[in-house]
Amino acid sequence: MRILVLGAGALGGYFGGRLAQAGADVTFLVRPGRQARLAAEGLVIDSPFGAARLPVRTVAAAGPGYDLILLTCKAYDLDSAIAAIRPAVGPETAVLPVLNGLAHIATLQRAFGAGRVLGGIAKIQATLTPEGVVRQLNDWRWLTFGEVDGTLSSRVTALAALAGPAEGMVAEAVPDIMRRMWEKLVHLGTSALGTVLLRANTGEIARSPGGAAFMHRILARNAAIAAANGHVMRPAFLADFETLFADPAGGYAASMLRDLEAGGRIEADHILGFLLEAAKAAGVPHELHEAGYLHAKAYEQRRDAGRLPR
Ligand SMILES: NC(=O)C1=CN([C@@H]2O[C@H](COP(=O)(O)OP(=O)(O)OC[C@H]3O[C@@H](n4cnc5c(N)ncnc54)[C@H](OP(=O)(O)O)[C@@H]3O)[C@@H](O)[C@H]2O)C=CC1
Ligand SMILES: CC(C)(CO)C(=O)C(=O)O
Repeated sequence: MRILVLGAGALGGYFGGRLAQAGADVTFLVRPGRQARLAAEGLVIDSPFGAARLPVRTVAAAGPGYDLILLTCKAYDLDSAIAAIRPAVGPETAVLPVLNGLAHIATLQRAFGAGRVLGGIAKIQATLTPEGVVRQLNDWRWLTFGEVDGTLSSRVTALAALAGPAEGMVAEAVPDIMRRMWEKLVHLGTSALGTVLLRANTGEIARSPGGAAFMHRILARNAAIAAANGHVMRPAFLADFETLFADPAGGYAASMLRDLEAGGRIEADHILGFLLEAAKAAGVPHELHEAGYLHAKAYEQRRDAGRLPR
């Protein structure tokens, strides 16, 4: 299976690197800055599952001949990523996005045809450091994917089998990826809305007066949005996250908070804007979503104007 990984940031670098390390045929489609660094230093991974410095194959422009494209850009780069991978998408090519959120699935289906687009989620906490190191922050290492129509096709089971021997990642092909993507959106949407709005991790929030109840209110509202879209959250899933958000010793934060604190771009529209509109459409009380989205958009204004604190 020839795999093209768009992006060698946190997720592309981590999962692509682990697949390459396991012997898979992996090429990274990257922009010139990242390409130069990868050529000079290799792909550097720092992880609880073992550090690595791997020589990797990169291209700055894609050509045909790939079976799978692992799409690992941020949502605000989706249009440029679609243009970049277009020459690599042939009749039999599958596109597997690992972006958070949901709206990109329809965008990719419009660009490449519904049959070429898989659903995917990554449960991992990772970041690309300013030094170009792909750093995995805890032991989360799951890449889960499947056909949007719920069939368990040979292409998704083949990818799971290929990734089987890879150290530090668990790849699973599933028949219910859209339900899981909603579940992930409830998880991430709660983490991102809470930790970005309050600019603190879950432990700091839980140790503050009313903090756990505040997070639980967001969780319940996001679950109500998912239910209105046909995806009722499992009680065990909600119980796990209620525990996580109430843990005073927790140190958990969404990648959106890390990006914001680093002064970077954030996926405000793709995650928080999407949930706000979905809350309105579902008739779910949305004042917390409104405040979170507004907070993120005001941050973007300040960032664009160069007025972030140094
Ligand atoms: N980080 C995490 O812990 C998690 C992230 N996610 C989700 O995964 C997605 C990716 O996040 P993450 O890996 O953190 O993001 P990063 O910013 O670390 O990596 C994205 C990479 O995509 C590259 N890229 C973007 N557009 C193009 C293009 N047109 N051509 C080539 N390369 C391109 C960027 O390259 P360049 O360096 O040139 O800008 C960048 O290195 C997001 O939707 C995020 O929400 C999901 C679970 C956990
Ligand atoms: C919620 C979490 C941590 C799960 O991987 C995530 O997707 C993110 O922070 O972007």
